[in-house]
Amino acid sequence: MTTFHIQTLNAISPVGLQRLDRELFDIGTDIPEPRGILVRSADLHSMDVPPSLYAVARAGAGTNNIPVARLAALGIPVFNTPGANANAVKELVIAGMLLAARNLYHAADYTRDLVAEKGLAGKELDVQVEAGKKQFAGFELPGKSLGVIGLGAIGVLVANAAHALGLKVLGYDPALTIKNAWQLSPNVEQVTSVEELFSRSDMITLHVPLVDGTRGLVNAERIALMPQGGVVLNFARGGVVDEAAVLQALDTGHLHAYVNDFPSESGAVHPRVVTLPHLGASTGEAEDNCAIMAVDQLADYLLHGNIRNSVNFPEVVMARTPGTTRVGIFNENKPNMIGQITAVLADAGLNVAEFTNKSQGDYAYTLVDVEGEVRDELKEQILAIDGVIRARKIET
Ligand SMILES: NC(=O)C1=CN([C@@H]2O[C@H](COP(=O)(O)OP(=O)(O)OC[C@H]3O[C@@H](n4cnc5c(N)ncnc54)[C@H](O)[C@@H]3O)[C@@H](O)[C@H]2O)C=CC1
Ligand SMILES: O=C(O)C(=O)COP(=O)(O)O
Repeated sequence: MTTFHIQTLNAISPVGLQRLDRELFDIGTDIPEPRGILVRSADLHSMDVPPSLYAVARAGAGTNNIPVARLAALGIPVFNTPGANANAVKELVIAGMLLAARNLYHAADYTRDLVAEKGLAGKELDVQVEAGKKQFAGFELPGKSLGVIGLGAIGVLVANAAHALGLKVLGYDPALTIKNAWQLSPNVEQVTSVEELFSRSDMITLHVPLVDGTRGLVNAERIALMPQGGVVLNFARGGVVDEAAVLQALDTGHLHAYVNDFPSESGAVHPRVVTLPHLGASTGEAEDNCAIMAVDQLADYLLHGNIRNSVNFPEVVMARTPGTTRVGIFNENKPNMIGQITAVLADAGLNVAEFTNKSQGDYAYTLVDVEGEVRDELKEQILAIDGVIRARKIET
């Protein structure tokens, strides 16, 4: 029986790892020739892709740490776990809004200083507390407007929760899915331009992936559209924000606060910035949920060739046909690929019991269950077809 070697490049919750049958999988940080990689935020861009590698599973949402396009060209699916950590991020965003609205971070610092640095106690402490508190007077959320950019798994939860807290919520997502639209409160107003969102929002929160189209999405021109005293919340990725523009707007007082999850040298020390150490998904619950989903998707792919929640290949899931052998094939998305693949199977005397082919962008993936003996040379014959990238006889 085949043993699949799984390399973990970050701490993956044991609740997920224990789902891997140790008769079929061995798991470790230092595994040579891995078939699968389990990762969170480790940067894989400079990784030499091992020829043994079949798939990468990201226990989390963002895949900007993974060379997704390079792996697609090698026929290596990258999975992520949409929604599995969304509640954790939503809760931190709500906390971030309150941190900013009530100046909590600086207020707590002030109190600590009175005791730890100034050595005050008793009546003296009381006097300074009452004298100093006015500088931290804040604002309440009801009646304020929140603009949510990206209404995916996280953005929808944030929008709905913010509405429940009494905020006027505006949302912007040019590619809103039907599934997410169903989850979105009808009280969230959808706007059709990002500029309109900025000009009508006291606070802006970002829930988009970091890709070319979202890099620097929050820039000086758009910040200038916001009402005076605005707040920007960034729990998406540092690169979505032009941080120099945000810091300048904080210095002039146009922005009141910037709350974010992505430390930088200049941002982390700015007095109007609250920076957390990438804590969005760091709850026990989210870590378990992400690990379970990532592990299950990776195992289903290695054992059965099924692709669920891949960011670089289409969803292809097919029930196993008893008494058949399964073959998985990646190819370029161009005419006559299916014809050539089925012709090779026919020439080899193999009867097709079940067949699925789906394409997405430049690539396509085929799963086929065949009756008859699949000899080793079949793989070579399929690989010899112009445009086929990878082929695998799925042994289990
Ligand atoms: N701070 C943290 O620890 C965490 C950060 N994240 C970040 O949050 C991002 C979003 O996560 P999910 O909501 O789970 O992903 P998702 O894929 O469910 O949602 C992303 C949404 O953004 C939309 N979008 C893409 N480009 C856009 C644009 N230019 N303008 C407006 N909308 C746009 C998409 O249509 C999609 O609906 C992740 O990609 C990751 O970078 C996610 C989890 C934890
Ligand atoms: O899921 C995401 O996109 C995150 O940013 C969470 O990252 P982490 O798994 O906590 O390293």
